[in-house]
Amino acid sequence: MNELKVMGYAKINLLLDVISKLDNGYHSVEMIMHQIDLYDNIIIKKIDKNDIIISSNVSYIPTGEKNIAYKAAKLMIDKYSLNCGFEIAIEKNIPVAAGLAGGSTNAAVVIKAINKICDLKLTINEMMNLGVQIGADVPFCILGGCAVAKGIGEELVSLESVDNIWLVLTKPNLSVSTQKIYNKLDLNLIESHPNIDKMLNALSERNIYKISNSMSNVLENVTIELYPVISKIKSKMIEYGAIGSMMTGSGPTVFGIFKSKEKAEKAYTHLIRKYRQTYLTRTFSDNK
Ligand SMILES: C[C@@](CO)(OP(=O)(O)O)[C@H](O)COP(=O)(O)OP(=O)(O)OC[C@H]1O[C@@H](n2ccc(N)nc2=O)[C@H](O)[C@@H]1O
Ligand SMILES: Nc1ncnc2c1ncn2[C@@H]1O[C@H](COP(=O)(O)OP(=O)(O)O)[C@@H](O)[C@H]1O
Repeated sequence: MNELKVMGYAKINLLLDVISKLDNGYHSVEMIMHQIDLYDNIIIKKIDKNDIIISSNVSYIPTGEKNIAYKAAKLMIDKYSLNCGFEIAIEKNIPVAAGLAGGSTNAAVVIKAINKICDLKLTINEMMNLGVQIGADVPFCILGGCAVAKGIGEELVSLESVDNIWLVLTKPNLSVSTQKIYNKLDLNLIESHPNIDKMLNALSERNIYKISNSMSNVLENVTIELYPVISKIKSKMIEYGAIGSMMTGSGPTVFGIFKSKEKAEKAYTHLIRKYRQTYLTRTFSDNK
């Protein structure tokens, strides 16, 4: 096998708490993340030449060594002294710099695909340990499904996923730097920390009302202060029928949770008129 076609799925954060600032500039966090059915298509081909060639259907992501998929392939080649190279074609559907782990999920599938193509026989845990060297969200993207994440995001415990919750996602036309948002967060100004047990309970009951009620993201106010439009989109989600709505990750994408596909479709129809980057999707797991 020299070539693999794979799908790299995005995530949302159902809960995001920041506990402390670490000496290396990162923060220790507590998060609950869930994969969603929004994905990039990636083709990875082994080539004889010791080179990494990235191509994409969009012009707004880097194609050279700054591409996170490039970094993943380079890490695998160096670590396992692979005597080959890779051509990686990325068809982007996940909005970029959106809080959806669009880059991280590309890195995750590259690590998993190279493991298969080169028959490295790495375990999921071994691949997650490699993934964190590229980005804090890469281990979750390797694991998939639904999980509690601690540490900088790499200490993961899988949860029973709650698939098929209907979602509408809206990304306002602006990009957010994750680093900037974490740096702007003042830990002393966090009014109330998310209740993780409440969310774990809601997920175990698979109760979308309780899940919606337990959603909380301490980065939300930081990003909203810079971009108030996020607050407006949250209100619109509720106005158009969402049970609950929140910003994912460092933003700026807002998701709404809906009782049915029909209700989600209705909200989607309204939101897409004003916000071009609006998506109808649902929670999903690629690890079943
Ligand atoms: C906020 C979250 C929530 O899932 O997601 P996104 O909004 O990026 O999707 C993550 O914590 C983002 O993970 P990821 O985007 O992989 O982060 P990285 O590339 O490793 O780091 C980018 C920058 O974010 C900051 N960072 C990231 C993770 C973390 N636990 N603490 C941090 O302080 C650091 O300043 C780092 O330089
Ligand atoms: N393969 C890739 N896909 C998406 N973004 C990438 C990729 N490689 C590098 N990037 C860069 O990474 C940055 C963060 O993108 P992304 O991972 O989509 O953010 P987020 O984790 O907030 O959703 C962007 O500035 C983008 O240009």
